[in-house]
Amino acid sequence: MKSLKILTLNPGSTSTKIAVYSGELVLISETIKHQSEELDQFDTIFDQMELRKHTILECLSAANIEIDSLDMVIGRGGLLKPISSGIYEVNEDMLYDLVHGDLQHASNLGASIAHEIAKTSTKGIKAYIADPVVVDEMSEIAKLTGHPNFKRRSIFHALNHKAVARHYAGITKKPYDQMNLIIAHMGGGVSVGAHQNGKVVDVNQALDGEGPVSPERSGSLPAGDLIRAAFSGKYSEAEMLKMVVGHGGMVAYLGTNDAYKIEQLAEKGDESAIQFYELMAYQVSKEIGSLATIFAGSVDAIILTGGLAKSDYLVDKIKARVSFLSKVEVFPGEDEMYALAMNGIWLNQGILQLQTYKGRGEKESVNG
Ligand SMILES: Nc1ncnc2c1ncn2[C@@H]1O[C@H](COP(=O)(O)OP(=O)(O)OP(=O)(O)O)[C@@H](O)[C@H]1O
Ligand SMILES: CCCC(=O)O
Repeated sequence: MKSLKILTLNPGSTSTKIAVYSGELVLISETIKHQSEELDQFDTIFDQMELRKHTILECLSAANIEIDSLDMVIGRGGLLKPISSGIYEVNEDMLYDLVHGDLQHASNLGASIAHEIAKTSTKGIKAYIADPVVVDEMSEIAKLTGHPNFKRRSIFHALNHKAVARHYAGITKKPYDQMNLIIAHMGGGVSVGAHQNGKVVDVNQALDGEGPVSPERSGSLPAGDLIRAAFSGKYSEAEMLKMVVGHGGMVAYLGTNDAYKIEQLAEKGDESAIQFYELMAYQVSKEIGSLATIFAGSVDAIILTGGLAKSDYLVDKIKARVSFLSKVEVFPGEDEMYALAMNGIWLNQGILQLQTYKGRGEKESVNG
C-alpha cells in the first residue's frame, strides 16, 4: 500500500515548524525561527498569517514538494472551545472561533494555514488539526475553584502529553487507558497533568493561568497581590498579561527564556541561575506531588518531557524530590510533528475516528 504523504505544520510563538512525512518516514523537517522584530510589526496573531504561510510554501518549494503530491495537511490546533482528544477536520466553525476567541496564541494559525494550503490542491485534499491545546478531559471537581465565578480551564501541551503517554504505553505494553501517569511537559511553558485511565483529569492551565514557573511564564501568582498590581495604575492590561506570559518566569528573573544558557551559568556557580533552577525544580515537583493525591498515591510512572527534560541538572533535582512516589521516566524534547503525522496515519487506518468541531460564537469569558 502506498504511504500517506502528510504535511504537518506547527506555528509557535517564536518559530514555524514544518515537516513532510511519507508514512512514518520524515522527508523534510524545518524550524524557521522568527525574530521578535519580525513579529512585532504585526498587531494580531492573524496578521502574521501571510508571512508564516509564505515561509511554509518556500520550504516546500525548496524541497521540490508539490502540494498536489500531498494526501493531507495537519496543523497544530489552537485555542478553540474545549474539545475531546483526537483528530478534527478543519471546518468553518473552527476557523471562526480561532479568530474570535478570547485568547490568542500562534497555534491559532495552524488550522487556517492548513486549510489555505489544502484548498490549493487540485486533488481536493483535506486539512485537519489534532490534539489542540484545549483538549479537555478534566474531571468536574478539578474545574471548580474556591469561588463560583471562576472555573479552571484545560489548556496544556496536549499533543505532546498524549504522544508521550501512548509511546510509554507501547514500551511497557500496558494499555494507556489502564494506567495512572503524571506527565510534566517542561518547555517555554510548563504543564503537569494527571492521566487517569487515558484521560487528563487534571492539569494546570499552562498558558496564562497557573502551575509552576517556566522559562517565559510566571505560573501561579498570589491573587490579592496580582489584583492590587492590576489596579495600582502602574501597569496597562497588556503589561500585566505580559508579566504572566511572555515576560514572566525566567525572563522576569534573568532576562532570557533560554534555559540552556542559564543552566551553563548555574554549573559555573552563578547564584541567581542556581536559585532559579532550584525554584523550577521545587515548583514542578510540588505540582507532581499534588497530582499524586488524585491517584491516592498509586502512580504507574512520572514522565518528564519537553525541551527542559534534556537538562540532567533539572531532571536530577526533580527526581530527588518525587522518586518516592513512583518510577520517573524521561523523554527529552518533544516530537509534535511526528505526533501530528501519526494522528493522520491512525485516521487513515481507522484506529482513530474523525471528530467534528462544533463551536462558533464568542467564547464565554474565562472567568466571571
Ligand atoms: N539541553 C538543554 N538543557 C537545558 N535546557 C534546554 C536544553 N535544550 C533546550 N532547553 C530549553 O528548553 C526550552 C524550550 O523547550 P521547548 O522547545 O520544549 O519549548 P517550546 O516548544 O518553545 O515551548 P512549549 O514547549 O511551551 O510549546 C528553552 O528554554 C531551552 O533553552
Ligand atoms: C499551553 C499552551 C501551549 C504552549 O505553551 O505551547
